[in-house]
Amino acid sequence: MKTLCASLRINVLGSKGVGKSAITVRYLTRRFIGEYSSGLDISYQSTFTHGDTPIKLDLLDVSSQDEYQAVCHDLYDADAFVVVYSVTDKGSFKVAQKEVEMIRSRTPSETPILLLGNKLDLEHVRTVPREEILRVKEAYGCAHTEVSAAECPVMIVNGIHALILDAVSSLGHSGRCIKRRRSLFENMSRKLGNVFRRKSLDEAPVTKKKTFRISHNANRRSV
Ligand SMILES: Nc1nc2c(ncn2[C@@H]2O[C@H](COP(=O)(O)OP(=O)(O)OP(=O)(O)O)[C@@H](O)[C@H]2O)c(=O)[nH]1
Repeated sequence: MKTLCASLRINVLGSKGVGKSAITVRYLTRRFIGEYSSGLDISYQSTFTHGDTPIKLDLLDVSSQDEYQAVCHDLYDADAFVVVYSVTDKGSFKVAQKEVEMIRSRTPSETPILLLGNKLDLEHVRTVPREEILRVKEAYGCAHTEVSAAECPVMIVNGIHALILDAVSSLGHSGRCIKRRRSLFENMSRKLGNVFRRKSLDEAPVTKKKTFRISHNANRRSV
């Protein structure tokens, strides 16, 4: 067995309710058939081989608007990004566009981005105009596809697989591929752990503590 020497981070971003979790879990269950683990219900790990090289995959599924963002400095620290919007929600596309802008301003220019429209089964109630999508796609150099996590997981697997190949190739070129990075789970656990410790000190006299929603069930949400 070869030593694990490369790691790839993919962050799945977008506003709440667009189907990020559905997409992430559909992708993992189809692609890795159960061979993945979930530390928090937003952080997933698995491995795959590319040529001869085993690659450790870290996937972070995090809403750009939720409470994790406050503790997650890694939002834009990834090798590739999936930015999700819903074809039925114009607001989610505006958020996606902002995310793409942020990624382009904070990461190397060759960082692969997949702009992913979800809920294509609801095409008949589409509100995001195709011309607008094309404009963003061309302006920021993203790959683009539209899928239905509910009805056609194969399209998700194909889209993310192409993104991963792109990411592996740009990692290879930039020579970062041999770096063993701390996994997202390790990072997130550490950061959430710090927050909990800080919170429990701050809130010691209060009986009812505010907690983050953490579950160990990767298939928590269904479509
Ligand atoms: N019609 C339809 N509904 C979908 C699809 N994908 C997800 N949904 C539904 O959209 C809702 C939100 O899905 P989630 O996967 O929880 O979305 P999310 O982006 O992870 O949301 P947050 O956890 O709030 O950030 C759920 O009710 C899903 O069942 C899809 O392809 N088609």
